[in-house]
Amino acid sequence: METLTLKPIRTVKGEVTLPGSKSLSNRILLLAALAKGETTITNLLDSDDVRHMLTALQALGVSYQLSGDKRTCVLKGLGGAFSSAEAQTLFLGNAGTAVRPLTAALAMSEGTFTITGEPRMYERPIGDLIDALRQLGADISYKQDEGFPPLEIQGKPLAGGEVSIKGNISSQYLTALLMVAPLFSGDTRIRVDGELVSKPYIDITLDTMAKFGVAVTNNQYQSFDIKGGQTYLSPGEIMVEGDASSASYFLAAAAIGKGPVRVHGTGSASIQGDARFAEVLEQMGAKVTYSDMWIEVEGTGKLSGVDVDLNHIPDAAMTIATTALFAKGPTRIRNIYNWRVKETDRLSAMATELRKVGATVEEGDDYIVIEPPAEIRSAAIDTYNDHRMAMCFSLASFGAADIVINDPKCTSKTFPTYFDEFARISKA
Ligand SMILES: O=C(O)C1=C[C@@H](OP(=O)(O)O)[C@@H](O)[C@H](O)C1
Ligand SMILES: C=C(OP(=O)(O)O)C(=O)O
Repeated sequence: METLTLKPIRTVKGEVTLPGSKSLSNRILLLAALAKGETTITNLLDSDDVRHMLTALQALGVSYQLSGDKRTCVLKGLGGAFSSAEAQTLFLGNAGTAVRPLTAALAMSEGTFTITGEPRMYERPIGDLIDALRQLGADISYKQDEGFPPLEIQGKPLAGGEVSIKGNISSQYLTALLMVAPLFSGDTRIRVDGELVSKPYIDITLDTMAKFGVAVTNNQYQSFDIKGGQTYLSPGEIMVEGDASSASYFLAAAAIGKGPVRVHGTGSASIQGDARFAEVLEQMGAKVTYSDMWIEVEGTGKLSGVDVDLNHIPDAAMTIATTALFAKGPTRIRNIYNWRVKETDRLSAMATELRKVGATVEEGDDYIVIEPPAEIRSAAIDTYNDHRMAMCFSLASFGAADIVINDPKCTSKTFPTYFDEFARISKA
């Protein structure tokens, strides 16, 4: 296994141009494929999750041209659902933003489709989405375990109607249903059954749909009304915002290690919920400045532990867990049950690895409490094939000890060049 040794660093300073948002890249690619007209997508993310979406779209008959740096994509839309005379097997890695929306899109496309992925994807639930699609008449079966991929889909046009969907495990199920509902022949009312987690991701979905010409009536996130028989229309050109989750590591580094660090590509005008991550750093004691499309953080030398509900920013919330190593007093992060069903069981992984560097950690069913150690201990950090575990633990190198990151290349899921960027702004 490859490892990366991070030598102790004292400060970070500089500017970072963020790679494109994973959430926006995969939504825009799918809607551009379903839309009428040609779309030029700029600042597309070049990473594993986006590559899986691109490869799947190509197999489904969508033609596009990628620039040499893979960050510009000119894509010819189909002007409606997919259709495939031959049975297709699509391998989608561990990309939730590809598996969930494509499952919904293929359920209402003509053809026979099999969705496969990495072993971890077969442990990540999808039953709530399948239950909702079946209410609408979709024909989907589980090839292994009930409620999990791999899936077999006998696609066919769907008529829409009334449907309820659970939102307490992942917002991606609702996102998937919302994105395909305009293509149903009739109108659809989606009712959210119980709690809805990760709510800001629904705003990303609705905003992206609006950019492709489709309006949804949002009844306070409890139900959504979508007119049937619509066609998405290409906006012509569309730029992907910088990834606000990826920004969190640099901003937290500035809060710990003085800074200032300015990230470009996300800011107060951003549609991504994770742009609000900096508010938590501010609450911990850092100084934060925003423009529409950049965020700058400066450390004040005083970080305090916080007690926060971070259900709205589950990905960036992980960055608070390692920032907490450098705060005074304990940090409690609450309402994060779904960390357990992401790239790994992140509550368990985070607790285990934080203890290795000396923290005292309480792992609850849906929360974590981190008491910082007097001194960070040198450790080899296991990353569980989870890009965010690797990126979060780069922050542990602000202690006085070497930190070894096992399998650092797992950042390729969303940020292949992360450790180069982190080294570029770091000073011993
Ligand atoms: O819709 C999206 O783009 C995402 C939604 C979130 O998932 P959940 O809704 O499962 O929390 C987030 O963790 C994931 O990285 C991306
Ligand atoms: C949960 C994540 O990914 P996915 O889109 O696969 O759910 C993530 O990027 O942290």
